[in-house]
Amino acid sequence: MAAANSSNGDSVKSPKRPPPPSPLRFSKFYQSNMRILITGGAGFIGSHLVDRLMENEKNEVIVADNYFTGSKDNLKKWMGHPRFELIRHDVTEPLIIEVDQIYHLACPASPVFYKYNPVKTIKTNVIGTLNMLGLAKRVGARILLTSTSEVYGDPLEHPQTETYWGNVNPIGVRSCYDEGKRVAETLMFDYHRQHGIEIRVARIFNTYGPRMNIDDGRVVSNFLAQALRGEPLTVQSPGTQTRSFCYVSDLVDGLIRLMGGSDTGPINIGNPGEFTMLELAETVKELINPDLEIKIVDNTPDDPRQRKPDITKSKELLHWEPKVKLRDGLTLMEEDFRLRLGVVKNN
Ligand SMILES: NC(=O)c1ccc[n+]([C@@H]2O[C@H](COP(=O)([O-])OP(=O)(O)OC[C@H]3O[C@@H](n4cnc5c(N)ncnc54)[C@H](O)[C@@H]3O)[C@@H](O)[C@H]2O)c1
Ligand SMILES: O=c1ccn([C@@H]2O[C@H](COP(=O)(O)OP(=O)(O)O[C@H]3OC[C@@H](O)[C@H](O)[C@H]3O)[C@@H](O)[C@H]2O)c(=O)[nH]1
Repeated sequence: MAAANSSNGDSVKSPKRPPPPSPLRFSKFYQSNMRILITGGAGFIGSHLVDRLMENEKNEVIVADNYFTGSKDNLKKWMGHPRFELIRHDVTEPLIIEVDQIYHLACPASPVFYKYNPVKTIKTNVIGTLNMLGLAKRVGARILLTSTSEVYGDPLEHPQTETYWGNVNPIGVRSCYDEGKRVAETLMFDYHRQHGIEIRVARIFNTYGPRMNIDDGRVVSNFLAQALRGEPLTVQSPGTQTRSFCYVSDLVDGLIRLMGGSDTGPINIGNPGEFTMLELAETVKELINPDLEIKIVDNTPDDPRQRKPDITKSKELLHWEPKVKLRDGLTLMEEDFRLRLGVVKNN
């Protein structure tokens, strides 16, 4: 074995060389330029992001998820793929791993689920984001946070621009999520200013599409599942509250552009098409079954009365705008829900 000189001039044995890597390392799958971590990658948006990132043969994708609202089923097509890895991990615990980019999505997103265990939700947002920022700092990775339009609370400015500071109840039942995301944004910018971490912050507006949990509790999945089961569509009162719905493929495209671009954000990613919940129910009825009943039910506290993104910034900086119209997106989602619910379409 070759000898080397130590700093004091003594001759020392050089350490044993590591064994050569497996020949597979030189197959096209292993020549990754980018190793990407997706926290929450077993969830609805995360699994679509995995699909898109895996299309690039230069990417290696690692998902860390605790399966609270996500499922291995969403990732089954990638199981065993040499460029893909799935780790059962809770982001409230530190993660030691070497990666180039982090898409930090881990957090329940449906109000039903985030309110189920609010303390866990805020821990996920605060401690989880701190842990992922610590990881980004240790390995020099760029990190993207999926923040939310909920940081604008019940907005008094309409449509919402990124400069609007919001109208959020700090002690309400939604606060674990919206205040949690606001702290997560603060942490991102403090790590950026104090430690020079490369950050990207996306403020995502209501997103829908295939693979949403059937009983997720969010309005689009609720209405579709109810319509296919022949049940009344439950519009929470008054029904005149508005949302703007973005199809998941558009959203994922926006996230990848944001990660690849040079702007830190925060940047709104959403579809400016705005609908009342009654209009959404009527659209679902028309598409699936015009005989369905619409039932007005009680709402939950602090439900935002209006929401619509101003996407001037994403158009200018990311050259991004959504392409899929609500009716087309609902039809694509209907196919997936029919398959999963086992409800055949009668022509
Ligand atoms: N879908 C939307 O309309 C929307 C809008 C705004 C923001 N977002 C954000 O996008 C992200 C993804 O949302 P989604 O709609 O895919 O929701 P989702 O519930 O389908 O996915 C969230 C994923 O995070 C995982 N997770 C939750 N807590 C975790 C923890 N402590 N450790 C590890 N994994 C954990 C879940 O198991 C799940 O796989 C969330 O951060 C959400 O706040 C979503
Ligand atoms: O069955 C239902 C469910 C919900 N709704 C209404 O539909 C609207 C949207 O509710 P959702 O539960 O889908 O989602 P919200 O807009 O309240 O929150 C969402 O906002 C953006 C993201 O961060 C999250 O995915 C989620 O918190 C609300 O006004 C709600 O009252 C119904 O009318 N009927």
